[in-house]
Amino acid sequence: MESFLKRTVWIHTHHLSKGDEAFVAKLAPRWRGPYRVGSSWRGSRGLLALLLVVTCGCAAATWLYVTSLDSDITESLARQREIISPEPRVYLVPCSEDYDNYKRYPGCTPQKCGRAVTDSAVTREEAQVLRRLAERALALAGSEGGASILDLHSGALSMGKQFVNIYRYFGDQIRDVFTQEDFQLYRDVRGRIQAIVARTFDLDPTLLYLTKPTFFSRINSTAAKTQHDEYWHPHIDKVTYGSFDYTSLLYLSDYGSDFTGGRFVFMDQNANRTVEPRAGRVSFFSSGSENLHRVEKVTWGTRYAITVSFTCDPAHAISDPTLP
Ligand SMILES: O=C(O)CCC(=O)C(=O)O
Ligand SMILES: [Fe+2]
Repeated sequence: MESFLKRTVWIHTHHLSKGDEAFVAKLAPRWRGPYRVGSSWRGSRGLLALLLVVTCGCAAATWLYVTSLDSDITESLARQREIISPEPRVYLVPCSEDYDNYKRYPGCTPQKCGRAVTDSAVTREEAQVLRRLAERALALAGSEGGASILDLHSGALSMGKQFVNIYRYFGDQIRDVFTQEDFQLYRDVRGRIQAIVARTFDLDPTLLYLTKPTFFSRINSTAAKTQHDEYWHPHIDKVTYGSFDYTSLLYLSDYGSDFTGGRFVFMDQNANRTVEPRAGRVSFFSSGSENLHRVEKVTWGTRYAITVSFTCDPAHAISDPTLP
């Protein structure tokens, strides 16, 4: 009895008197049962440990499976934290047949297609100056929904559910918002982007022209009020805008710290390939269906960018904006 008690209920009974021990010994097995931790504990402990190992193993296997599946469908072409410099990171894809439906311009019409990203064409300081310009102009109006635009070429500025012409609407007051230096920077940056697009896709830079729409965008997580606010739909720029042959995007804010969501996504058949916006980052690509894309919905914060578009068709060329 003594040894039985010692083995089974020692923890609970080592303070028991002889009489108590006898009482415990007389307990019906069902009541004694729970006290028999000592003898069955070793067995249950083993079982528990086994269960734990199996559970952890299953969880790890599931996690590995899900992440491997995920990386199959989404991969990053450029993370916000990396600096792609001095050469652009180029990712070539075969050209679609879209360009066959348009007049061909040798030395410009895409023969080499794909995407590229560079952080060395525009500095972060320049991006900040351009972002402030966009902030000032869009503070004058802006869309009721989550996506506003400012087009310095046509003067279009989102206001409520529609657009106004910033130059007409604000007249001379616009000179309090923009300076000659702002416009000079915009032209400089556009020229640098054009040169890098031409170099990357083996084009004659003089045969590539700026086209419309070329505009600033400001996106936040406010719900869309009109179709103009629905920036997230997958699209092909050549189909949407016709004149585009090369699209470039200059980002003016940082994914992850200025906003969340809002990554650019190339929607390839076998994978989604994202570009994470970074202030000063230029992402550019041939505009046909080889580059079907979308922008993820912005979930928090404000995302600023400039869409700078190029055409090979001189009839669709536009000139740089000037301060009236
Ligand atoms: O802002 C972006 O990242 C992309 C915008 C876009 O797809 C477009 O302007 O056509
Ligand atoms: Fe687009």
